[in-house]
Amino acid sequence: MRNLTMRVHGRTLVDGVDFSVEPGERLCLLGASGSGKSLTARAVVGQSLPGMTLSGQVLVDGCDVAGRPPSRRPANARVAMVFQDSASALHPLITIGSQIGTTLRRHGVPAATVRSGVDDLLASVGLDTPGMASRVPSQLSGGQRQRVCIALALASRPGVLVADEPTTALDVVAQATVLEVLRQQVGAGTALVFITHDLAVATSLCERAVVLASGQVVEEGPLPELLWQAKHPYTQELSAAAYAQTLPSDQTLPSDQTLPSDQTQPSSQPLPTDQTLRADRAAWAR
Ligand SMILES: Nc1ncnc2c1ncn2[C@@H]1O[C@H](COP(=O)(O)OP(=O)(O)OP(=O)(O)O)[C@@H](O)[C@H]1O
Repeated sequence: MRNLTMRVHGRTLVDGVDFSVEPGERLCLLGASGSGKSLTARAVVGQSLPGMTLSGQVLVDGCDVAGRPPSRRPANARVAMVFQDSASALHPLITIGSQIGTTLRRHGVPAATVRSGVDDLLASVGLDTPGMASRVPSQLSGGQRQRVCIALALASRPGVLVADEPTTALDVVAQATVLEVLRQQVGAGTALVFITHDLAVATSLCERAVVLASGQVVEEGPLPELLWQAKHPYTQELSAAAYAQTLPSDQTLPSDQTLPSDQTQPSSQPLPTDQTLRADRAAWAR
């Protein structure tokens, strides 16, 4: 993404965003609510908004697809998206096998191999129970539906897979399964752009993060190092909050404390020294 700027009715919501993701890499977009993560994701996928103007470049395999909907993009510049709400991302009345099959056909898979292609994709996301392809979305759990969405996204063999908080609505067990599917399936040339507020998810899945604030990239770097060497106040806050959650309940961080550089001693309970805190945080981040 080069200097991507998005304005809606004259208001700048994404402001000169610049980042890149390599084939096989898992990149996380972090940022507070309203920082522009979803709009940035929309630009990658080519979804427009009423009243939106866009400038800058979205380069997929060297091809600028900024402002071009998926149907007007060349085959080597395919991007697919997985949304938070799997229920509304799938057609409620069509079997999941048929939905995946349609996507395969649309992307040039010969009719004779569509059936096995559907079975392979469902198996790749751990849904190889007999009869699974004939179910409609309401006959699946939330986690299973999200895995169908991933299979559907992979059916178009995307160069980039954008996942916008795909695990937020799931319980921890379903979350872990979906993350494992993404970890295994994104590779072989696909780049993942994963949007989340959840640091544990980000550090367990992604190798690098880009932090957005007010529509701008404020920090980027490898995970988990970015979190314990955070420079921007938002990243520091996020890191400190997540770290505080790992402390015993009687050992919370003082309100005036910003990690990692300016620890102060709380009045009641002594905190670890700067050195041990850093070591703890490094261990926590790992
Ligand atoms: N359709 C729209 N019209 C006008 N403004 C919008 C529209 N969609 C989003 N915005 C504004 O753009 C900014 C960025 O929104 P965006 O949805 O990208 O945030 P986000 O970082 O994804 O937040 P969250 O984590 O809460 O989903 C916000 O100020 C939001 O109010």
